[in-house]
Amino acid sequence: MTLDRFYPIFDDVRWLERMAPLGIKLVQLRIKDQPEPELRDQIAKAKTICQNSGITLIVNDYWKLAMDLDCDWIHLGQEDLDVADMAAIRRAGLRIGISTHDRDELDRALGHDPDYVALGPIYPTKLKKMKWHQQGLEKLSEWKGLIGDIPLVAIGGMSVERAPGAFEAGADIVSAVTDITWHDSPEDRVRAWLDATR
Ligand SMILES: Cc1ncc(COP(=O)(O)OP(=O)(O)O)c(N)n1
Ligand SMILES: Cc1nc(C(=O)O)sc1CCOP(=O)(O)O
Ligand SMILES: [Mg+2]
Repeated sequence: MTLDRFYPIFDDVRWLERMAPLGIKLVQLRIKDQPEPELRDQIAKAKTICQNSGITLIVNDYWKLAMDLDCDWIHLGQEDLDVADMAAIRRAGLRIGISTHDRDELDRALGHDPDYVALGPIYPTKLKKMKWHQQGLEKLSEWKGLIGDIPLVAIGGMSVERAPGAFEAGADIVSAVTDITWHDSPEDRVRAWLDATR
């Protein structure tokens, strides 16, 4: 299965309700700080929307809920890997994307046979505080050389204008949050992303 080259990330299913009709084909639901019933409700709604629109849904962090709700994909960071039951996740048939930021993290990720590897932040990100300032495009090329055919996701400070450089450097997929959600017209921005990546 080939993942779409445009990978928007939203923090609430209401974003997905708005953006699904525009034609996105891949999305991550990255909800933070919500009680479990709310998480469960949002993931279930996202699953229905994605099924009806032919969108691949990737659930961030909540691997148990993703398993319970029979989702297909999860995204895990290094701290998530510390607590995730990888054997159970694989038994459930879930596909997995893993975040990486340095060589040790990449080696650890590759040990889990990931379905994609994310490298970030490629550019400075305003979304969250991170110990890495910016990795740069050269590191994307280095990562692509190391992971070969495993899809490589570029994340962190990505924009429509920066996407071509990331693809040229070796990314297969480009992911973005604030370039869309903080834009004056998020719908227009998603349309621009779709034009730039199709
Ligand atoms: C595509 C993608 N790449 C990286 C991340 C970050 O995951 P993580 O390090 O676990 O941090 P949180 O997003 O959970 O704060 C991601 N979510 N998606
Ligand atoms: C959630 C996340 N993870 C990152 C990583 O490097 O692992 S960067 C990032 C934030 C992405 O948001 P924006 O597109 O607004 O910069
Ligand atoms: Mg996480």
